[in-house]
Amino acid sequence: MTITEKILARAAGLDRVQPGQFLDCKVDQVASMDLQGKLVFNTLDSLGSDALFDTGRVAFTLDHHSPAHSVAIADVHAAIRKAAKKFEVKNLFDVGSGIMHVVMPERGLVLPGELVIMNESHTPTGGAIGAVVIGVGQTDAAVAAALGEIWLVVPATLRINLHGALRPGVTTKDVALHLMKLLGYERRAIYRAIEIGGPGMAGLSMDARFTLTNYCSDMGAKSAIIEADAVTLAYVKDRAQRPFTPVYSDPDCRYEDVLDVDLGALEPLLACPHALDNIHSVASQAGKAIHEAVIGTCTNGRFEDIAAAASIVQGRSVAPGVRFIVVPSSREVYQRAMKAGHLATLTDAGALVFPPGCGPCMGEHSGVLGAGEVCISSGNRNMKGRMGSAESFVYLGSPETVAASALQGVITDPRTLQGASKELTHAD
Ligand SMILES: CC(C)[C@H](C(=O)O)[C@@H](O)C(=O)O
Ligand code: SF4
Repeated sequence: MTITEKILARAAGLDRVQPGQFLDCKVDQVASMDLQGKLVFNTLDSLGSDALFDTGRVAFTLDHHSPAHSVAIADVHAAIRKAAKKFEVKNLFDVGSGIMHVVMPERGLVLPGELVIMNESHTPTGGAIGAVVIGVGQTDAAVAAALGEIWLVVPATLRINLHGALRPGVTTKDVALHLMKLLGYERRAIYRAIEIGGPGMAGLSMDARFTLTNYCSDMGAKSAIIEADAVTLAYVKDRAQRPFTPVYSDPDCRYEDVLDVDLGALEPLLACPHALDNIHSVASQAGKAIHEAVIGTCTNGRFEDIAAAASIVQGRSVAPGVRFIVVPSSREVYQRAMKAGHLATLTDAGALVFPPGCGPCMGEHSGVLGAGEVCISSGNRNMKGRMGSAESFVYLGSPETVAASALQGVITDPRTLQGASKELTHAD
């Protein structure tokens, strides 16, 4: 069996499972957030459920609209706080804590070998820990929160082998964009478990790995997973909230599909308006004027992303007429970036640093785009109107590409910035 099949078999109490099989699984953790969280509590009420299966294993984050930007949202947050108290939720990550997909692994609530259910589409992100982490709607999330169980169909596994090493100025965001181009939006990866590994994985940090798994959801995958190795175990060592057992694919397991990627052959890429799989090289788009540049989101708002942006910005200024918005993805990320001096470097250059959370990713606050405006973001979605006006344009790239573009006021390949080569440390 693959790692995904083994984790699901264990969760279902079976020795063997195979793709297509329906299972009733016991979950190790459930999480929901913001508006969805309120719907989970509403669903619990409508089911007549007045207790969680385990008050320590159902978490909530207030991240999408954080802090509240309207009376309606403030009321939603208040309702969640009240319900969390009633249900004795032990982990309510309130405004300022950060994005669910970043906070849950950081707080040791997603661990190798586990089955975790979360209530947002980018849930596969947590699979970088070596867990099966699956996104569901509020009804499934509510039932899982009440009963500690969920039904699932075992997905077939698509294996991606990474070879070689990234060149300076190229990051796992560029790998994710390359995979998006290969796999296509909602085609080859639909309802697949994407298992990413190979010799190229060893050189990648946890921050870099989370970017890879994050992107798999928008390829249509059910889950994404990276087997735990020394890098993973060092990350979870002082965070784990409970014992865990890492799981690995059997050497003779069956993959439905295998894809090989030569990391050394990749260049900085962009998803261009208005589709996630409209992928082009940054070089081919260079020179297009931008109005806003965003570093943040559950894709690329982690410490190394902010550090990479700061190292590019060092001593330079944001171009006139550009809003450069930086949104650390969690309080831990914010504090590390602050203590390392990166936030000072960025604000000295003219950047705005916002509180941890989703920021302007969904186009509702903290940098909404007007008609005709162009944004380059380190996020993961660029559909028409995603970040504001239906007449605005969103390009998605690596933090390095976003930072270089913010400085130049036009889309810029980070490798072309004067003196950039010694500063492009992200891929090291
Ligand atoms: C609000 C939420 C349901 C949504 C999602 O699940 O994708 C959001 O996080 C997004 O990125 O568009
Ligand atoms: S950062 Fe963006 S993509 Fe991620 S959970 Fe928040 S709104 Fe969704």
